[in-house]
Amino acid sequence: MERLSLRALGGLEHRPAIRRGDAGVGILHLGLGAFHRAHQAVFTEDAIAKGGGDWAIAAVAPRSRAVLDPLLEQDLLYSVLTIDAEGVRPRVLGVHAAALHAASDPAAVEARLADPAVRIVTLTVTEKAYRPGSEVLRLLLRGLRARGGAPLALVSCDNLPGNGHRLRELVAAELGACEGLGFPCTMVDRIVPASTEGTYATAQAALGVVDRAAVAAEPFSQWVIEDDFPAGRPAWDLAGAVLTADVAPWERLKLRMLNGVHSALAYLGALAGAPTIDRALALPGMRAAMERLIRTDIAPTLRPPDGVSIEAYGERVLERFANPALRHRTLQVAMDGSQKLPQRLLGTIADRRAAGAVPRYATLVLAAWIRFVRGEADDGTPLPLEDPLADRLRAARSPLELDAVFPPGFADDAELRAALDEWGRALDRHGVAGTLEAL
Ligand SMILES: NC(=O)c1ccc[n+]([C@@H]2O[C@H](COP(=O)([O-])OP(=O)(O)OC[C@H]3O[C@@H](n4cnc5c(N)ncnc54)[C@H](O)[C@@H]3O)[C@@H](O)[C@H]2O)c1
Ligand SMILES: O=P(O)(O)OC[C@@H](O)[C@@H](O)[C@H](O)[C@H](O)CO
Repeated sequence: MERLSLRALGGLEHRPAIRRGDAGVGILHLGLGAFHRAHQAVFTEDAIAKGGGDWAIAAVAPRSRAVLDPLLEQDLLYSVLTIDAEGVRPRVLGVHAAALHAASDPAAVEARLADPAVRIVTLTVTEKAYRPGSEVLRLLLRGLRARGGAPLALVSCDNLPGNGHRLRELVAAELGACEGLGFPCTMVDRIVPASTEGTYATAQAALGVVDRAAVAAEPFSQWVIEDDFPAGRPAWDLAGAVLTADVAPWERLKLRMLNGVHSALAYLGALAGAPTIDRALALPGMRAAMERLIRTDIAPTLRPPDGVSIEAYGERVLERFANPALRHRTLQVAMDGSQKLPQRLLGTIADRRAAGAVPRYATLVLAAWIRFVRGEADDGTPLPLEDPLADRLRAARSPLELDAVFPPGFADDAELRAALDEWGRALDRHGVAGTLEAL
């Protein structure tokens, strides 16, 4: 069957809203993963279609060529498949105007970063890349040095609290003053699992052509952005993004509620042998446990953004996780726990402890992660530990002693340790299934 191209698409039905050449490059994106293709790329294509401007994207694959090569073979076209129980809605995107490979040609990336036509850099490079000396940071700094002060916004779209502040700290530590640079914080939200052969087969059935760069995603999509763009921005607001002066309440709501419950389902589900998030949520007793986690532990730590009901948000989160078409693997969500749990779970526990409470369900999730780190599911199946701190986690007498992960005070908190020990014993004796049943 033919490969995806404008010609192969034929008629108008699946043609992208904009095409290569319609707009000049204004955005350099670092991290050509699944999420970028189904989130920022969609908002940007819609913004250009509605508001115009030279905001096409040059995307950079930092390491692997797994997405880059198929994209280059498809004239930078790919599809986003919006999937749920109702079916599949394909959309072909054409907003990328260039694609680069940083590992083999860093000079090309640096040249783009130095080009004043590039006025925004967006990043989806995973939580673990935000540390001094990381390769993506070094690349960024080399480009910024070569740029010589032309205004630019650097927009982190990773699931980190204060992602813009974090990026600014890392850049400022090397460059000193950040004159002319904006670091807007963002809250990004759309569930986009890693693509599989099944994704490509679905794309082929929906489009009638082969697309080896397709991604599947849920219908929900949200982007809340601080409006701090020294050299302008696409009309993302016309594409449905919320531009605001303060992202913090949105970000905390999303990281603690959506991502916190996602991680809870990932660890409890993986231990119980559930391969995907929807299957984890369907385990007997799991939904009730997640509802209590949301209501009694997470919600009291949140200040909702104007006009948002925390209760309705929580219900929506569980509805989204129940999407049977996403097949988001529990082990994918479970990876890099040491980088994710601080913002997803440990902040909730710390806030509840400061208020004098022992958050029962959040503590169960932490106990599940500690058990997950040991590397064995309830039925004895080995569980992989993909985590940059894997060796330290496995070598530690208690993971609570890792101060790179836990806030000060956790290791000495006798009440917290007692609650964790109790859950640990329950999980050892009864597994996740029995523990949930007894709740
Ligand atoms: N997928 C989602 O549902 C989703 C939703 C919201 C936010 N996010 C954010 O986007 C990030 C990426 O998600 P994804 O689904 O695109 O993952 P992915 O695995 O498809 O892509 C990750 C990208 O980051 C790059 N990368 C990985 N480790 C890196 C490192 N140490 N230094 C530099 N680059 C590195 C990879 O090369 C790849 O381009 C997540 O970590 C999260 O912060 C994802
Ligand atoms: O992408 P990660 O690995 O940081 O986390 C896995 C998921 O929890 C996450 O990607 C969610 O799907 C996403 O944050 C939803 O917006």
